[in-house]
Amino acid sequence: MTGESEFQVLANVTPQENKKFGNVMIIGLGMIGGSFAKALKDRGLATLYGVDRREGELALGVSTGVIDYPAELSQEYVSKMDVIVLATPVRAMESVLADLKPLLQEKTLVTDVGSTKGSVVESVRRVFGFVPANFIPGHPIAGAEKSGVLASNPQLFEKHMAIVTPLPDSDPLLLDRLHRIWRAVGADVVSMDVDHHDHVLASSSHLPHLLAFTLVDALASGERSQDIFKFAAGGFRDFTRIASSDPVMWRDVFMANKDATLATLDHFTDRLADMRAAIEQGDGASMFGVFTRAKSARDHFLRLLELRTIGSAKEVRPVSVSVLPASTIKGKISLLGDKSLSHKVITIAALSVGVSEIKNIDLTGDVRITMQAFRDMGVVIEEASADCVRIHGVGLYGLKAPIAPINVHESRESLYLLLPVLAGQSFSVTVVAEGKLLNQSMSDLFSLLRQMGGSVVSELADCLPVTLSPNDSLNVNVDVELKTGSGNLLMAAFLSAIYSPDEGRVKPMLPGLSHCEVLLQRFGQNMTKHGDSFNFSPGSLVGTDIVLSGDEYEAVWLVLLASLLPGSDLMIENAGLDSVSFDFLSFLKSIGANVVIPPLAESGLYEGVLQAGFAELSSFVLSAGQAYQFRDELPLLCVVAAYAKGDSRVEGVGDLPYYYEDRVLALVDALDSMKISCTYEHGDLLIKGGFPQGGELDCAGDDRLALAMLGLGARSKSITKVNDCQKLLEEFNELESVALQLGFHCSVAQ
Ligand SMILES: NC(=O)c1ccc[n+]([C@@H]2O[C@H](COP(=O)([O-])OP(=O)(O)OC[C@H]3O[C@@H](n4cnc5c(N)ncnc54)[C@H](O)[C@@H]3O)[C@@H](O)[C@H]2O)c1
Ligand SMILES: O=C(O)C(=O)CC1(C(=O)O)C=CC(O)C=C1
Repeated sequence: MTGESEFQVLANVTPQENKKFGNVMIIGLGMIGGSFAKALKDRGLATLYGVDRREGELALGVSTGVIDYPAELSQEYVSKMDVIVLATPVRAMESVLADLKPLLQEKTLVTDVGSTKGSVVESVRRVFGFVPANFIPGHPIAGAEKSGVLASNPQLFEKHMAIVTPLPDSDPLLLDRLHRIWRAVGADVVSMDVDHHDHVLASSSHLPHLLAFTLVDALASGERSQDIFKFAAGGFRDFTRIASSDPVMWRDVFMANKDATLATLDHFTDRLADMRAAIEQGDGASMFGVFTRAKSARDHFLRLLELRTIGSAKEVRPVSVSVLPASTIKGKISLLGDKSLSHKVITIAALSVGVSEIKNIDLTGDVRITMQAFRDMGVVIEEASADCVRIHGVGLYGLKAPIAPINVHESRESLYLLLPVLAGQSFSVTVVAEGKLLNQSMSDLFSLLRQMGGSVVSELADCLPVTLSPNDSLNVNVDVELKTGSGNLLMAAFLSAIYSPDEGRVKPMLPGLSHCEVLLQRFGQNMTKHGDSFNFSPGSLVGTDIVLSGDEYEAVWLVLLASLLPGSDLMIENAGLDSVSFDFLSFLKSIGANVVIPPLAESGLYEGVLQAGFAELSSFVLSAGQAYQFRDELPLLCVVAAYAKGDSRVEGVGDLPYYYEDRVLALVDALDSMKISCTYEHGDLLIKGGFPQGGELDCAGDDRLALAMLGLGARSKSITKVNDCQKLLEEFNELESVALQLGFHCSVAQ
């Protein structure tokens, strides 16, 4: 549509060319009005008319190319406008509206950019007696401490938000035009209710301005003011930049948004009083709590902001990883802790009494969601370094009600850990999610929570968002027999059993010891094994220091590479293997792999150095039971089969949950394209070993598939490129450095 006019060409007032948004009049040609005008004019989207009570501004507007023509509030101009934007200070808008009223046409979209919305709507009502359908309020969330037309910046709105606050009677076509015009100058448009807007902005914008103005004024009029300003450095400058903003505009804002500003000011004053008390009483712990929470909240906010401003382009950029054949891997490494373990240890440490220091923790990606949720509920988490945190646990029942719903975004891991913990607290809380976690039934998890006795209410049957509330019968013992081998559900069941008043019981579906039990025991959880079940007795978790072992799946993948590549000699120094990994590596040994598994430690895990070297592997038959046990490792087993001598067979793939079968099907395609004979019939998989060709493969964004495909290319006849590896690099972000250390030739390209 760019370049075509959506509106009629107007006589007299209209210049030569047609423009997409026709004739636009800005009333109040200052910094915001001027920026908006110039943004449209520079893009050739409209013919711009300016009105201002200061003629000088209009002359400057024309001479600096901000507007095309000066104008006035007369029939001649107003009747021919397609869009009119009110950009004066908010309290001046009422008189402008009164002047406009007799001149206005219904077809003209009238909007404003005022920082408050309730007061503007009230002004419209006072002038017109109602809010006309063509008046739709707006507010760009972008600005500066400058004012006047000379401060116009045509890029001001790019990658910023523009809030529109339509009313029930707003004309939908004009609302659509308002959205388009803001998008055209680079803004992201969001709709909001007027009252909500005023409360949110009172906190995010109005209160900070009030504090900055007041601070500067208080210091300037206080003792030693000369020296205070003389020696003020970055901190003072950063905090007070906005005290240079226009006094008229801000006087109007505070007069117009009185109630919401007072509410947020009262909340802030209470918190400031708490801080004063903490300083007076030398209460370092309270100060430390506020400061760490504030720092993490601001860091989190900056990351979100960065994502808004630069992230979108980066996010969609596909990443591929290529592997050169016939390399070898040699050397000693330590791997960063497992992500899933990192989520779990944060949860357990937060619920423990005392401080825990967790080293070798992976703090990237979704782990931050779990961390933020606990911080929102009062847990102090210090980030001592990029892979070390100190968590000041608050005990099983010590969390504080969060002020807003807990958002787990798209993290299933965070959800399964947080919900049972929240269901054990004495406050109500709502948990929301995003993207793929919405519209998915969570009945397995919700039925666990219901066993705990509180109420579990979701709008859509067993889907998120969900509200958990305690009730009188909260003291219920959890007794659950799991029907799936899901690690997330197992941990959720353990956590819910911990909140049992007398004794909780969980019977996992699979025998063997997992990291969940080991971690809980490390933190002093009172649990005993009876047959295949774990019984949990009441007690407290106790903070402890832990060094997390390296990611198991990455360790097993590296063992596979070493097994496939002649001349390899690999040593992983910080392995910590549970019984499934132990069984898997034992299985590899049984088909000829040259692996030394670390010994069984007191913890129940196989801890220490894991070694592997090259060996020719033989073909194998995997029963349906083994296929279920090794369901996570199946993609790696397909790679083993592709290189093994002879025919391998995996039974019962068709009986696995669909996502495991899907991974195998994706590998069947990959094997096919790499000229390895492979058939999948009646749920069983047959693979004839050989030497795969190289090629271009697609892992469909699945990190485990990506690793398997890179394994497939490790010794293939030519280069193998695996596409869609963004998730892989998120989960295994030290892939390139590990490969470099071990001499494995793989490279990442965007
Ligand atoms: N400054 C910001 O960062 C920012 C950000 C978003 C929204 N806003 C809102 O935008 C509006 C304009 O702010 P600004 O920063 O551009 O201020 P500004 O002082 O730069 O511009 C306001 C202009 O309005 C003119 N004006 C005042 N009364 C008038 C009247 N009765 N008739 C015609 N013109 C009149 C002034 O002469 C001035 O040129 C305000 O409502 C403000 O709340 C400001
Ligand atoms: O960046 C600044 O200087 C601003 O003050 C911009 C700011 C804000 O507080 O964020 C100011 C007022 C608004 O209505 C919208 C944006």
